[in-house]
Amino acid sequence: MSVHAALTIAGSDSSGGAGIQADIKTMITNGVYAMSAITALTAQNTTGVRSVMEVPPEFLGDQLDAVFEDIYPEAVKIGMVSSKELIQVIGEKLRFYQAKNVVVDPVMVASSGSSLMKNNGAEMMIKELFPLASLITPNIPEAEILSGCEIKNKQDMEAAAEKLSDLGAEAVLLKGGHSISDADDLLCVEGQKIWIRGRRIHNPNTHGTGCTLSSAIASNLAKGMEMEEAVRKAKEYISKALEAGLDLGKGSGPLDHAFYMANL
Ligand SMILES: Nc1ncnc2c1ncn2[C@@H]1O[C@H](COP(=O)(O)OP(=O)(O)O)[C@@H](O)[C@H]1O
Ligand SMILES: Cc1ncc(COP(=O)(O)OP(=O)(O)O)c(N)n1
Repeated sequence: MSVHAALTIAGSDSSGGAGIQADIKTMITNGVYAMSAITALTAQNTTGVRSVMEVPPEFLGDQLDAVFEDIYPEAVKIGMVSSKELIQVIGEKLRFYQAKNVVVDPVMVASSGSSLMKNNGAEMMIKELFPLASLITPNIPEAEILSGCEIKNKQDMEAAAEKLSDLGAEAVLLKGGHSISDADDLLCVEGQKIWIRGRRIHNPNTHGTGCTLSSAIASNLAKGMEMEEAVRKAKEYISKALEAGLDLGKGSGPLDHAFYMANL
């Protein structure tokens, strides 16, 4: 049996709903072997982020060397990277190891409102990581910052996605979770704009949706899917994990990655 491996480079979420923990759960349930390089520890739960402790950049570099020199990942997902120095190390290492299928989720602010990226991080991310990316997956507030466009409707999403397509990544997925209507995401790939439709699910527990979606896409790319199929399958996964209706914690709770077990 062939085993496909994927790597997540992201922050740890002590409550297990987002970050490294969400990524690993997603990769396992999507059938790939999961590895991690941790950029920061966060003390957070479903109500918010209390504090953040970044790892030293050299140590992030050591983690990446240890992974790439031994089990070469077929896809890499990048999530929370809070400082320019950490972004720089990731850029250097991914170029050195010629990483493939790189999915960059440009995490800036948690849904609870806490900042997860320091000043100028966005500029550095555009310069260092977007040119290495097979896909970037901003949500609407992140896309507004990165494109400079205000997004109020689907036409605005299309205009912003066009601008984001010029920032160096091979493809862009502008996520519609923060829109007021349906949860439709817009994929721009190979000069095409493809709407990935999604019914809005009335579940207030959406902690970690972005992490989960990007990890599911990375898993699908690791398994050899083309970009559109990888995104469509990941969208199905996130919809099922939301529909399962897990309700944990006092705030916006985590998704149910064990939904498929209900039918076993
Ligand atoms: N209430 C919802 N119903 C259905 N899909 C949702 C809902 N909220 C988010 N999503 C989906 O989850 C994924 C992550 O989107 P989003 O919440 O915008 O990202 P982030 O977590 O980075 O803010 C997208 O595919 C989005 O359409
Ligand atoms: C450690 C860590 N990384 C990322 C996030 C943000 O997660 P995201 O999937 O974008 O979802 P929300 O929690 O913002 O809905 C995080 N909170 N912590």
